[in-house]
Amino acid sequence: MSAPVYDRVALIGLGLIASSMALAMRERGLAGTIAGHAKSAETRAVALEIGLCDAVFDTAAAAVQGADLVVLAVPVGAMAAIAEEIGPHLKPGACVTDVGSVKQAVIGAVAPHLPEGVTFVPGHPLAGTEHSGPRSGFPTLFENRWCLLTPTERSTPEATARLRALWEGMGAKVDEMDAAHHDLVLAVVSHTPHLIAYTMVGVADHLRRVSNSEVIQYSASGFRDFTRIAASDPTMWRDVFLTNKDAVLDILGRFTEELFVLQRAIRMGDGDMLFDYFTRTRAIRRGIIEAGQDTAAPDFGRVAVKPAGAKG
Ligand SMILES: NC(=O)c1ccc[n+]([C@@H]2O[C@H](COP(=O)([O-])OP(=O)(O)OC[C@H]3O[C@@H](n4cnc5c(N)ncnc54)[C@H](O)[C@@H]3O)[C@@H](O)[C@H]2O)c1
Ligand SMILES: O=C(O)C(=O)C[C@]1(C(=O)O)C=C[C@@H](O)C=C1
Repeated sequence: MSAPVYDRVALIGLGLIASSMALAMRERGLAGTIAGHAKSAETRAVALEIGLCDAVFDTAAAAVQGADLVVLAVPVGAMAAIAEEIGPHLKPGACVTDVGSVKQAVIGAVAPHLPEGVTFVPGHPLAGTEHSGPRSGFPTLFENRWCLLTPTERSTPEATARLRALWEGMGAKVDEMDAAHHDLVLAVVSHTPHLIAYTMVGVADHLRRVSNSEVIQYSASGFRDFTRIAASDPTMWRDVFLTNKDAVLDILGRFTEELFVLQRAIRMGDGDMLFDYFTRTRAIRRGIIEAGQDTAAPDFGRVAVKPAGAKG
């Protein structure tokens, strides 16, 4: 058991990420008390029943009263309305953070609503599953996974260090980066891959000559991985694509160009090209495993992409 990092934590949204945080904080003694709010009465009842929170509240404004740390764990598109609601009720000196998958849009949505004297340290744990809701959490979700913090001018070094201690206490490895770079990196390693998985499962669904039962029966493990990813929460992912539009469209453009190159090689029977290409991609996977990163994010320093709009 560690000493609590915060006396009172308020979790707004009680789904996969918040419930995993609640369980991890409880197991490791990182929070004195945990208050919670979710918009559905059923979710609030489950959170109390399974002991995620010490108290649940019908409104976010009530949940944040007296909290030292407020964690916004709702879909990215819901952050602005929540921030507007809680702003006037935050304790002076409190820290607000979030776990949203996109950072620039969340900063733009939340920061304007926070009063003077309240710090804001945006965050994003690179850990999740295709499941959602208060029963889907587990206390080891963040172990040995990255959590990225993207401090803003509303973050103080003390508030950032304290939040880092909380994530490290939950077993995560913490890194800090600029929000725009975060959004570009995540477009490469998470957002565009999800879109490709959604598309591939959609293609299978549309292919009338291959029945749904065949898709289910003969799913090889590669396609099965796609169906797992494509089962992720529709609200969460709609919001990710709408709010990280520029970076996703940049990476998607590069992806389609690359796909045409491979398509042409197949059409032309260019086996050497395909072999060389697959040899390079295999080396990338092996590099990730050798670096001990197979359960976590790639080395961000090696992401060879340029910001949206840059040449090349
Ligand atoms: N699922 C993942 O793999 C993953 C990983 C890292 C970060 N995230 C991010 O974490 C956040 C939460 O994702 P999750 O997977 O825990 O989602 P989830 O669907 O499991 O939970 C979301 C919770 O927010 C509540 N909610 C939704 N709109 C609300 C509103 N307007 N007011 C109050 N409560 C509201 C829901 O009732 C639910 O309790 C998202 O921003 C997501 O981008 C998700
Ligand atoms: O493992 C999964 O199911 C996930 O999709 C988790 C995943 C990811 O892409 O790695 C999804 C979204 C997040 O914002 C962070 C993590």
